[in-house]
Amino acid sequence: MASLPQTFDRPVHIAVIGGTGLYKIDGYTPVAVVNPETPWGKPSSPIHILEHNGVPIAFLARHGEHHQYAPHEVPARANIAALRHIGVRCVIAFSAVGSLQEEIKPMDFVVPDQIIDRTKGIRPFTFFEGGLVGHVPFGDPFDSKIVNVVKGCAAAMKGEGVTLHDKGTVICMEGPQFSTRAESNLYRSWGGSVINMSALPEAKLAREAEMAYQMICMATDYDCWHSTEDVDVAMVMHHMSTNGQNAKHLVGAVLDELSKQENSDLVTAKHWEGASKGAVMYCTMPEGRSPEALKKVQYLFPGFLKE
Ligand SMILES: CSC[C@H]1O[C@H](OP(=O)(O)O)[C@H](O)[C@@H]1O
Ligand SMILES: Nc1ncnc2[nH]cnc12
Repeated sequence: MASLPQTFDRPVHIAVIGGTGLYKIDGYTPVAVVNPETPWGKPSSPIHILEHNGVPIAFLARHGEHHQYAPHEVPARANIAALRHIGVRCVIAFSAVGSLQEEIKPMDFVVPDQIIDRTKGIRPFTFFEGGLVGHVPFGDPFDSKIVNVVKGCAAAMKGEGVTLHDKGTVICMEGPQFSTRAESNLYRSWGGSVINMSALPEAKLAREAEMAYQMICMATDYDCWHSTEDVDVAMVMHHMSTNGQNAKHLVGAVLDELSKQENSDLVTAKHWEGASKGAVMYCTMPEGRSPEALKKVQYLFPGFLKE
């Protein structure tokens, strides 16, 4: 294949982040591959710009194109910053998850509406630090407007009895080791629906970047609480090779829908616009703001807090 341009001169509003087992999406026209150096380093993979009905879509492989980044090594700030910088405001993020509830069967999809943070503070998790403090609201960590679109696309999934659950709580654990049985049962008692190692800090950073962000989870196992076999990587990968096809059907339908003119306010995240600017502006007083920190944040928001 002839090499693709390494720049793209139109804003790309929609991105898909692929997780375990989803390192590319087929069926779209590749138009460019960009790999920006952000103030937080390079993203985990080059960003593929694909065209769908004339609408550009960005695709990024969360763990790298060869799955070389462990969950705690994923450069989440660079990923979100790079996407924001090329124009992305709407992110569909896929994740392979363990099910914590009987009714969420391996191969089912879950569109979660809540997260419980069980990461251990070892991952960089904010853009607002080092002399520029901001506290964004995170009561609803995902985007209900995208959920509505995804719900309407459930019929695109194939397979007998594959269900799309339209809400749920994702437990985001540190990993990379899977949970103990006691932990798995504890998360069930907390009302956790599914478990992964990737929802955070990605969702927090997307909120700070004023993006509409929704994770779509694909159940690959029953973790280790169930009477069936305990989770291992082979089990996750096996289900992903089937689920991955379904994810591609679902994402195709979701992208068709998001590309429609009637969804232009959603894909440009008009409903999140200004949230972070407000959070920072009313926090660190002008005389306390670090010029270096401000410059970094201006990579996300050009002209941010320029008087
Ligand atoms: C390979 S099993 C554990 C791994 O799978 C999930 O990845 P992702 O969310 O990127 O699909 C989970 O979060 C762990 O990183
Ligand atoms: N059981 C599990 N725990 C954490 N992350 C997962 N990803 C897929 N299955 C998982």
